[in-house]
Amino acid sequence: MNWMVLLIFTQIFFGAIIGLYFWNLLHNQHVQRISIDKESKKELEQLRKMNSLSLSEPLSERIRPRTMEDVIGQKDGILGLRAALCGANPQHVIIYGPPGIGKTAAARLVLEEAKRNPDSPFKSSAPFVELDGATARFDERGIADPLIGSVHDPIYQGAGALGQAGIPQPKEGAVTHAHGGVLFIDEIGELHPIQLNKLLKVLEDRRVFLESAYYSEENRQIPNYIHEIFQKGLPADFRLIGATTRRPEEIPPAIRSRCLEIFFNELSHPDIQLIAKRAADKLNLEVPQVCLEKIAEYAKNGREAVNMMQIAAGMTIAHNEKARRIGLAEIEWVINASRLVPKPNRKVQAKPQIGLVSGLAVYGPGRGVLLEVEAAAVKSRHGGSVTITGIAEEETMGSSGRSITRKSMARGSVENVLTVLNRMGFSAYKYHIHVNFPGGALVDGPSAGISMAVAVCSAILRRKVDSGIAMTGELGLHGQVKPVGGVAAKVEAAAEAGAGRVMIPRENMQESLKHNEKIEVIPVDTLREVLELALLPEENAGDGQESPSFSTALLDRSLSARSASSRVRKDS
Ligand SMILES: Nc1ncnc2c1ncn2[C@@H]1O[C@H](COP(=O)(O)OP(=O)(O)OP(=O)(O)O)[C@@H](O)[C@H]1O
Repeated sequence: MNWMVLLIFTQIFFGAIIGLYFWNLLHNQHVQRISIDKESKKELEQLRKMNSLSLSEPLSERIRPRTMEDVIGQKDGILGLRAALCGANPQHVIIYGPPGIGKTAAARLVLEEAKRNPDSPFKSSAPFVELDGATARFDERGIADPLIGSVHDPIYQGAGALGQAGIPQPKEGAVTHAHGGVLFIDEIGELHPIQLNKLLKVLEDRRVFLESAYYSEENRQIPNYIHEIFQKGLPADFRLIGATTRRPEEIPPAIRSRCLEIFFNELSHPDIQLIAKRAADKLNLEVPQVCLEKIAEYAKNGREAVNMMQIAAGMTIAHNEKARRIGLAEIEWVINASRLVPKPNRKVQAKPQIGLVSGLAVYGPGRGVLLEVEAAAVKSRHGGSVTITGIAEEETMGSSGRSITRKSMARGSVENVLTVLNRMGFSAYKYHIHVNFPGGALVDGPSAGISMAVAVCSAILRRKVDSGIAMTGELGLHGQVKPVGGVAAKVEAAAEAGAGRVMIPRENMQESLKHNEKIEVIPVDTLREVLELALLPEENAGDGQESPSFSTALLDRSLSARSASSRVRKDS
């Protein structure tokens, strides 16, 4: 009997303990729930409060281009974007150009424009997904990849019910979100090389395949949609628009070869003035032309012009709330307060000079610039020498992850030029020749060939160079002018620098250059033609170490010798 009582007592005791345990568990859960609800209510209230508060829209947003026509100074770039994306067969695109010149603005608008074409495969609901290549850094463990997508493996904390059941969960990335539309990757050149390679695979397959060590085809617990994703991939059929401030050669060739490459120009002074004027109009402020010119002198791009105008407007209103006109004093205050330096605005020389030539170069992603070449020549009884100054011999581009080093070939090009001049009878080897590139830019070398030759000839002959003519072209050992890159940008730069004529290699001549209204484009084949056009007649010569008659005779002799030999070659 006693043992029965003991058994019942033990059962009641353990029953009470288990009951207490579960009661405690439920109680804790209840308390936890209440505190989570309380916390959530507090945070939600805070979030609503924050959402209801907003400052005025930044001016840069207010004047953000709303249509393609609002994008200023990028006629060719816009044309290229439209051709690539607004037709029946849209293509991937990379837009090159310096910061703040409208690349993002144009990219954001082009899809809307494409949708208006009834033949376009983009539906009205086609998404535009934007990703910043500089912040979407590569995660080696693949836990989170905002670009390609990732798999949440069940080992990770918080993997939820599926995770607890040992099921890997695929998470879509930007490539899938952009399915059927456009994926815009700003600063695409900053993506990790592995990300770029993965992106290439997606462009190829138009699907994205995810992997997980936790996935098994045999696992019947895994839902069907996850089986389908692992076996057939996620859809990722989109058109890519990449924008970068890097040069084309810094972007992997594999991605470049799949994209149409479009170049946006640095904005000209009138373009920047127009952007600044629009900004002032948005603020309902008058702005005199002199202020716009000042802004254009300092602002390197559209964004800087808008920012300068915004600060100047703030200053104006701070001084006098009713003021409706921005003055030069405010613009100058912005320039001084922001420690801005004026942009180099290289112009051709006003007067012809001996040994000074307006060459042309390209820097950055396709921006042409005037490149002055200076030469001096002093005759020596004991044999000549060559000195080259002002060149950056080597330039490293890109970040430590992916950098390339370019070496200047200027030194070799000068040797080339001297060989040609010696062959033409200029006896360059008898002179101490000094070639200088003021400004210390990286001079590729070959494309400055004819500029260097003209500068050295001018220095030897003491004949002035026509200051209204700019030139670009590689010089062959036999005096032929060979084609070079970036000619359109160089012609543009020559016109901007105030040159009336520009000489380019005949092989670079294009139909569009023939009809350039701003500058006369002259195609040339030989150094002889170049010298005839660039060196001014004798009466303009300065006082020189060689007598004018000597120099004229020498040039004429060498030119006629060249033409005679070329005639012989042609005849034979
Ligand atoms: N060509 C332009 N036409 C009109 N507005 C421009 C132009 N370029 C820049 N802006 C102004 O500057 C702002 C920034 O331009 P945007 O973001 O398009 O430049 P971006 O070339 O993409 O620069 P980043 O490489 O730094 O992203 C725009 O919102 C606009 O107000």
